[in-house]
Amino acid sequence: MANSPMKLSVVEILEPMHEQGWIRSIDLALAKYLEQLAGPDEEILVLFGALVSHQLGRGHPCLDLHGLLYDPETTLALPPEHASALAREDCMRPAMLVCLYFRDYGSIPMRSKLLQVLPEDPAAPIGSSNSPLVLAPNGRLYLRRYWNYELSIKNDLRQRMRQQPSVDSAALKQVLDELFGPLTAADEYSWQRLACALAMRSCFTIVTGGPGTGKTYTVVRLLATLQRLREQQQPLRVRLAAPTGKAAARMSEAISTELSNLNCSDGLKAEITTEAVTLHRLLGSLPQQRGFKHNHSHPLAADVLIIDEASMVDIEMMAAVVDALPAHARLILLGDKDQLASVEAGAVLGQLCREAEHGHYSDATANWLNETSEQPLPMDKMDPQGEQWPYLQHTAMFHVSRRFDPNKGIGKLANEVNQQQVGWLNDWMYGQEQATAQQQQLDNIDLLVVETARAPAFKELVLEGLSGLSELLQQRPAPSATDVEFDDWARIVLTQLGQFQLLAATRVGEWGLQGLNEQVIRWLHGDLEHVDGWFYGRPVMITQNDYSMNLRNGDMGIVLQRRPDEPLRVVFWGADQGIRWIVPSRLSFVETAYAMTIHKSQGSEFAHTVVVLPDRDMPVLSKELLYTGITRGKTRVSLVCANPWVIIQAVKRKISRSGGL
Ligand SMILES: Nc1ncnc2c1ncn2[C@@H]1O[C@H](COP(=O)(O)OP(=O)(O)OP(=O)(O)O)[C@@H](O)[C@H]1O
Repeated sequence: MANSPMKLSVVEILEPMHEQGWIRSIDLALAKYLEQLAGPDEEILVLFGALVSHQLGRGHPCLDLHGLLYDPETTLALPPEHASALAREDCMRPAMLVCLYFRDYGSIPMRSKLLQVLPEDPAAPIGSSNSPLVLAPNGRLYLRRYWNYELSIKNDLRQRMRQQPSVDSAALKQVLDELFGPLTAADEYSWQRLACALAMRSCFTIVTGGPGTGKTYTVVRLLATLQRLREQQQPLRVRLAAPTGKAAARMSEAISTELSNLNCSDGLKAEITTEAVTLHRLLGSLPQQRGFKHNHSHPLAADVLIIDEASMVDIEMMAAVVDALPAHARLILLGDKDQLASVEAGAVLGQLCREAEHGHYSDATANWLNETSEQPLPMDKMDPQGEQWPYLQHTAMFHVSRRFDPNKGIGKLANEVNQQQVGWLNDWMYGQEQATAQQQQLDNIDLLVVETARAPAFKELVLEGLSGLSELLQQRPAPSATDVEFDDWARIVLTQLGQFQLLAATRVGEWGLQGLNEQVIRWLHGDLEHVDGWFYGRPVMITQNDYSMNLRNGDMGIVLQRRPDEPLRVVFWGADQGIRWIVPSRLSFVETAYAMTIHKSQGSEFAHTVVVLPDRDMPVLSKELLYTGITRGKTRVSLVCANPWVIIQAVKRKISRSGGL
C-alpha cells in the first residue's frame, strides 16, 4: 500500500490470506493482474478486485459496499470457519483492512474514491486503469463479466414479460375448467389454476413452492393449456431442462407420471414431451470452452422452455439460457425459492421471487386474471404498489404440500424452520425428556443429541440405515450369472442407495463431510485404509460435470464387482433405467458418499435423510441450509447434533445474497 502506515502493498496483505486458505488462488491472481494495470492512485482497485472475486467464490455476483463498510467480517465471511488461531494473527482482519483504507483516503467516502477511478456509468468503457470492475447503483461492485450477465438477464426477462400474447378468455376458462375442474367457493384461490392462467399473460413465468406442492402437476396442465390454445397448427416445441442430471431424470419421471394421470385426449398427451435434459446438454456444452453451441446467433429450436430446480441455476447459466432462447419463446421457471441457492454465483430464482409469499399483485395483474380466467386474487396478496415488484406479477407461489401434512412430521419441521419459528423448535427439541442422549419422535422426524460423532446411538442409527445396502452387497449373484442378471442386481443396489443418506452441514471436522465418511468407513470396515481407495460397496458421488463420461455433478454410483476375476467397476444409472459399469480409473471427480454435503444433495430425495450439524455455531449454518436438508427426506428425517442450540442458531440465520436482479 503505497501510502499506508504499514508500507505493505495490497498483494502483500492478501498473500498470507491466500497461504492460510482464506482467499482463493484466483482472487490473489486477479489482485496481481490488477496491480500491474492500476495507476499510482488506484491501488484501491487491486483490493476491491480481490474482494469482489472472493465474494464470487462465496456465491455473490457482486460485493455489497454498504455491507463491507458496516460489517466487513460478516460481509466477507472472514476469518473463515476453519481459520486457526495462528492464521488469525498472520492475516489482516477485514475490519482492519477497511479501516486502513478509510484512513488512507481520509474523509473521502469509499464510494466516491471508487468513482474517481471507475466510470460513473456502468455501461461506459473501462476507465483509465482498464479495470474490469463496474460500480453499479446502490453500492454494488461487480466484475464486468458478472455485471453483463445480470444486465442481459434483466433485459431479457423484461422483454419477455412485456410480450402479452392475445388470450381468448372463454377458451382459456373452458380449458382450465376441464383440467382443474370448475372453480368452486372452496377452491376460490386455487393457486395451481391461477399459475396456469398467469402463465398465459406473458412469455415469462415462475412457479415456486416447497416439495410436493404440485409444481409438476401444474406444469403438465400448463403444457396442455398451451398446446390447446396455440395459434399455430404445429404443436409448440417444448423443451424441459434441469441443472443436474439427477434433477433432469426426476423431472422426466414426474412429468411422465403426471401425464399418465391427466384426463385428456391421447392426441394432446402425445404433444407433451416428457424428456428432460440437463441445461448443459440443452445448450450444447463445448469441450474446454465456457460458451455453448446455442446462443443468440444459433438459438434453440423451442417455443417453450421449462426449467425445473431453478433455484440451483446460477447467474452465468441463466445468462446463457436467455441468450440461447428465441425472443418469442416462453420461459417457465419451477423451483423452491426457499432452498439454498446455487453454489456458483447468483441466487437467480431467490432474487426474482423474493417476497413471493406476500403476493404483491398489482391491480393490473388482478384485473387481467379476472377478465381472462375469472380467477380472483385474495385481498391479502394484493399490493397497491405491486408494480414495484415486476417479476412477482408473473409468479405463482404454492403453499400447500400434497405430500406432507403441514401439521405433522417432516412438513411441520420444514415449515417451522423455513419460517424461522424458533419457539416451536425449542418446544420440540427440549419439550419432553431433557436427557443428553435422547431421541424424540414426532411422526416421522426425530432428534438425536449425542456428544460425539462416535457415539453408540449415532452408530446404531447409521448402521441400521445402511443395513439394507450391506445385505444387498452380500447377495451378489453367482459368477455364473448372466450380465443381465448382474444388471438387475445393480439396479436394486442403486435403488437401495436412495433409501438412506447422511447429509453434512459442513465439510471439515468430526461432524463434517470428511469426518462422517471416515467414521462410517471405520464402522463398516474397521480401518481407514479404505478412505481414499476404491473398495467394494463404496458409494460415490460425481463432483463435477464430466462430459466425456456423460456424468453430471451430483450423479450417485456405487462400486460393485460382477465376478471375482473381473475388476471393480462403478455402477451408475444410464438412460431409460439402464446400468452403466465404469472402470474407476476413468472417473476424475468423485467423492465417497456415505455422507454428502447438504449443498450437493439439492435436487435429490432420500427415503430416510439424516441431517448432521456441527458441535458449534458457524456462519455457514442457516435456515436455508437446514430447510434444504430436511426437505430431502421422503419418509423420515433425523436431525443429529451435539447441541440443539446450534440448530436454533442456524434457524435464526437467513442467507442474503447480493445481486441486482
Ligand atoms: N390439485 C391436485 N389434485 C390432486 N393431486 C394433486 C394436486 N396437486 C398435486 N397433486 C399430487 O400431489 C403430489 C405432489 O405433486 P407434485 O409432484 O406436482 O409436486 P412438486 O411441487 O412438483 O414436488 P417436488 O418439488 O418434490 O418435485 C403428486 O402426486 C400430485 O399428483
